[in-house]
Amino acid sequence: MLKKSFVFPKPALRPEVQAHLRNIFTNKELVAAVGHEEAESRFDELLCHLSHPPSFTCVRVSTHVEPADAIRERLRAELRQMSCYNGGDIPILSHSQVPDVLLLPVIGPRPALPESPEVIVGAQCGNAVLRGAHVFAPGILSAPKHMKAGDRVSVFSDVEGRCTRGAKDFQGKKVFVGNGVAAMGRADIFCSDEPVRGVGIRMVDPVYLSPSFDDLLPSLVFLQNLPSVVVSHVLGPRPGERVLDMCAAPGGKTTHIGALMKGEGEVVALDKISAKVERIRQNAQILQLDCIKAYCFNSTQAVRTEHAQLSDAVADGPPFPEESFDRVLLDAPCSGLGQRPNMGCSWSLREIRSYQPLQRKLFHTAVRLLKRGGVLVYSTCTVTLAENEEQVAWALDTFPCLTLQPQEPHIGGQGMLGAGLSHDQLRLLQRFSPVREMSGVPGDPDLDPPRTRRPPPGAGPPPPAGQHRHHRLLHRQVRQDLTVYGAHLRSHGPSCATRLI
Ligand SMILES: C[S@@+](CC[C@H](N)C(=O)[O-])C[C@H]1O[C@@H](n2cnc3c(N)ncnc32)[C@H](O)[C@@H]1O
Repeated sequence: MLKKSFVFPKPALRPEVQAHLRNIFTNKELVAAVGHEEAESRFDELLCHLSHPPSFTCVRVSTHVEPADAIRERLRAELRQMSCYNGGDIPILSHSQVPDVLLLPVIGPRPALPESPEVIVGAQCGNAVLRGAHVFAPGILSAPKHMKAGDRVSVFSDVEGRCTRGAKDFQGKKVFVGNGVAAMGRADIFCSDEPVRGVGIRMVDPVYLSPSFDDLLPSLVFLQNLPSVVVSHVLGPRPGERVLDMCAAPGGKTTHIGALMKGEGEVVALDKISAKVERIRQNAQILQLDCIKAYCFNSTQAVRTEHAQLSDAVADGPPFPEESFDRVLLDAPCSGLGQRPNMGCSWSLREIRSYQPLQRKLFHTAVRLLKRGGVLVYSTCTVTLAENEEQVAWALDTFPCLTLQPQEPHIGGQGMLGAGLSHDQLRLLQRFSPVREMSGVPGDPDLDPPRTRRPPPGAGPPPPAGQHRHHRLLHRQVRQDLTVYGAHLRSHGPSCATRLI
């Protein structure tokens, strides 16, 4: 195995987008705290990390169905049978603060070398391959003229989105993601009258090796990044409660919330795209959670008005009266710039900036639907201040009844300087970053010496000296290697008429 290093180029971004991001990460407040050079170098490091996959694959296990240890053993047996591991065992790690996840180290970068012929896949498909997937036929853009099932091929990702579907070759910017064996011929992929489905290339020699979770113990394991799992824990749903997930598809967090409630109570899941709502229903069924009710609905209009009451079409469904829910999750649509790996994004600056107003509209609805004393969690999977810390500052200003509360568990870093939040407020936010501490706020718990660290609530007796260090290192590595995730705001508070606009 090669020494772990950056092997892919930084993500291809439009110049104005790259400049915008650089301005965010070298903002005045941050530079005053850490210095210009340090801020610049952290930003460059962040870009390098973004084009690479995380070092761990994280799966959430269905502890409402079976104990985590039993699921781990079943997973171990399945992985042993995968040809890519040659019958060997790969470690399956637990996380001491998040009991319902298992972590599998990603092996790579491996010394795989491109051979010919070449197959070009879309950037999203290429990203999925780097996280362990095989190539599904709809993701294939270009294949050699005479490619037939059984041929060995090299797979490249079209990082700038320039390759036309059906091309026989491609000279644009491409990144090698591994070698595989064609499961279909070129004609099956491009000349079929029916929409093409199924695996097109089975990866046998990927640059990054992690298991394909396609159809692997579907009712017991759910592929989900650690920060996403943390979100539902922070929301803290309890059996019997009524919880709203406002932007829910495909239902990763919805199903987690249902599992944490042990299937007792009601989880209402909304999404505005009907095909995606079907995915929520399928996932709820696979994970055996019938407390989930999914509706296709625009969440900005989810509060019942006089007019809506008259024309209300769905019994018990949206729109809902004010103060209907004990807890509300706003996992907002966002610019998604924290997803890893991400080798390129063709979005304009205007598109990236378009999310803040939509998130604010959704936030207004969230607050109105929350019961007095209820809990609201706001999360994104992007890195901008505008969609994270600035939203928190705006929300605290706009809704005086909301207060920031500590998060449990808190395993990410703190919020980032630049939105005018105090250090105490930033410490209450959770920003996951693969780079050394991004916040510029002193006192990051991960950087404190072990003896000054407060044990997490509920932690058992301290481990023996050597083990302690080992756990800390694992923690730190896991935290830093994961997908960059935005700030999470947990808000408590009585709802009150004055906050309505
Ligand atoms: C970040 S994704 C949600 C991921 C999901 N929470 C999970 O964990 O699986 C954001 C979702 O918001 C949906 N969305 C965007 N605007 C919306 C709106 N106005 N109302 C409801 N859903 C919306 C998108 O269709 C998308 O599925």
